[in-house]
Order: sequence, then C-alpha cells, then structure tokens
Amino acid sequence: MTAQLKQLRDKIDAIDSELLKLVSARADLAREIGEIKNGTAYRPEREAQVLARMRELNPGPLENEQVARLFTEIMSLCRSMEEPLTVAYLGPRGTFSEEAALKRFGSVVTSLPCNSIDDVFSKVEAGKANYGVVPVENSTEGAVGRSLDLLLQTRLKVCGEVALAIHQLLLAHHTDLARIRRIYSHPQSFAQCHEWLNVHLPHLPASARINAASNADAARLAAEDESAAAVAGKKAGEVYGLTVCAENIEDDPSNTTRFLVIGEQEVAPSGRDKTSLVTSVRNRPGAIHELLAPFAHHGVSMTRLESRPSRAGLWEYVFFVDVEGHQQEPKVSQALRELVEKAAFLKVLGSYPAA
Ligand SMILES: C=C(O[C@@H]1C=C(C(=O)O)C=C[C@H]1O)C(=O)O
Repeated sequence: MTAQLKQLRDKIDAIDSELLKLVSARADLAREIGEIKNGTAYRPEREAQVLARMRELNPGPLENEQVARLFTEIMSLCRSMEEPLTVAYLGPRGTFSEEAALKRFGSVVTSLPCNSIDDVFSKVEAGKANYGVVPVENSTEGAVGRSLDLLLQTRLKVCGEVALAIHQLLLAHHTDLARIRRIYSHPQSFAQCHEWLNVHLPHLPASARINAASNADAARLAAEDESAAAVAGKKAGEVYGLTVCAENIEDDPSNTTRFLVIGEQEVAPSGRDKTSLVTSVRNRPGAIHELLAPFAHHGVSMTRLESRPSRAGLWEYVFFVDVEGHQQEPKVSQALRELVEKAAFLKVLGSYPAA
C-alpha cells in the first residue's frame, strides 16, 4: 500500500468513527422521542422536513436524490428503534411498488408483498400491515382504476405519495432479439413500450405479447421459458436472474408512476402538502364548474382532476381531485367547506407531504 493510500484510508477511518458516534446518538434521540410521543412512530411530515432540509444543506458531491436515499435509510433505522413497521405493497418481489415502498420507508421495515391492489387495502384495513403502497397513476397510461375505486370505499387515509421514474428493460436468457418468440409484461408496461417493441421486435405479432399479472410475474414467466422475454424493471430482472437485452425502452423518457401510501393516520402539515379528495356533483349544466369554483375562489391550485364512473348508480361520475395545501390550511379548509355545500358527495382522502 502506498503511503498516500494509507493516509487517505486513515482519514476515512477517523470519519467513520465520528459517523458511527453521530448515528448512534441520533438513534438514541429517536428512541427517546418514541417514548414521549403518542401513537405511531412514523411521522411522514417530519421525515419530509428532514429530507427537504438535507437537500437544502447538501454541499455535494453527492446528488440530492442520493442524499435523500441515505437519510431515508438513516430514518428507517432510527424509526425501527421506536416501532417495527410492516408495509404492504403490490407484489410479488421486484415490482415498481416495492421500489416505491423502499423509496418512502427505507429498508428497515417488514415488507409484505400482496397479490393484488385489493389485497394491499385489506391487509392494512385488517391491521396486518401499518401502511400500504399502491400505484395510482402513470404519466403515459393514466389512472390506475382499481386503486381509485378502493380509495372511494376504504376508511383508510392517504398518508403520502411517491413519484418513481419508471425505466423498463427488455429481459431474456440471451441478447439475441431474433430468437425471442414471445414477451410477457403487465398491460401498463406494454403500453409504455409499445413503439419500441414495434421497432425492435418487428417479427413478433401482437399475439406474442402476453399479459402478466405484474412485471415481476412477467420476469418469472420469462425465466421459465428460453424463447421468451419480459418487459419489466431492473429489480425484477435481478430477482429472476435474467439478462438485460435493452434498457430504457419506455417510449417516453420521463415516464413516471405515482404511488400513494395508505394507512390509518391523519398526517400533520409539513409546510409543503397536498390534499386528495373524491367528490361528485348532481348531473346538471355547469356542474363541473361548480365543483371547481371553490378552489379557484380561495386561490387553491388543483394538481389533478380525474373522473371515474360511479359504481353506486346514484351519480354518474365521481371526481378524484388533488389540490396543493393541507386541509388544516385556512384557504383549503374554506374551499372544502364551500364545496361540501354544493357537492352531492365529498370525501377527503387525506393530506400528506408533496413528493
Ligand atoms: C424520531 C422521530 O420518529 C421517526 C423518525 C424520524 C427520524 O429519524 O428523523 C422522523 C420522524 C419519525 O418518522 C420523530 O418523530 O421525530
């Protein structure tokens, strides 16, 4: 070892000793906080503030996203000193939902992969998991209807959101595209990579695209079949030991999926929040305008408006609305009070830190 290398490693050792002391002191404080605070250990608003502060203070060379990942992991450890959390997500292992759950909660949780979005809701409702993570919309393919329908029915609250850049890969046993006879994927992922597949696998008819229950399931099916490929994420490829034929095959490079965290908790304001609600108006001229007017009137920005057929039969459509701000903020609460007078139905799904 050269003298220079030894000198640099000695410096790293000294820093590691300091880091260990600091992280241990932090964990002790978290445990102390756990003893004095009531209710659940996980406080999304506080964690969002910690991450925002670290992004602000970041001196480099690490990128803000890397710093956020590091501190999410530190908080995950500190939180586990207070209370071990179980997080349910749309499985199996290797799905983007798992990635979203990790991004929000870090790795020091018990993860509970579920077979369906329905199952994620029921696990949390039954108290088998503290929180659930479900996809709610994709920038290419739009709303995930089942999540919206269940949000309408559930007594659970929306406690958070996660935005995840979705990069799709073509995975197989080898990289010879000409030998691929069929491709497995989730319909959403097929739709996100439609053009790429047409251009790069022109020999395959549409019937060679076979729908799977999830991307991870598609990877599992491809792993069992030498002449098959899967469109799925990196993680799924790793879980099932597949070779990467092509990366970033999504037609839109900014392809993003938004996930919601659901749980029993009412989240306090973080200073930069969103509120999700579902509402419906009686079917008459100007009805939609009436629905939007209270937000405009109180200067509340709407970030999303999604209509969905009502299944109750009583009204034709329900509208899923996201607005900026926490329901405890005066302008949001005033707008909601005004809306409740006009709407045939209003359910506030929750306020939570904006991703
Ligand atoms: C330490 C706390 O508990 C948890 C852990 C946090 C942390 O490690 O910074 C932050 C919020 C909570 O999820 C707290 O409430 O402050």
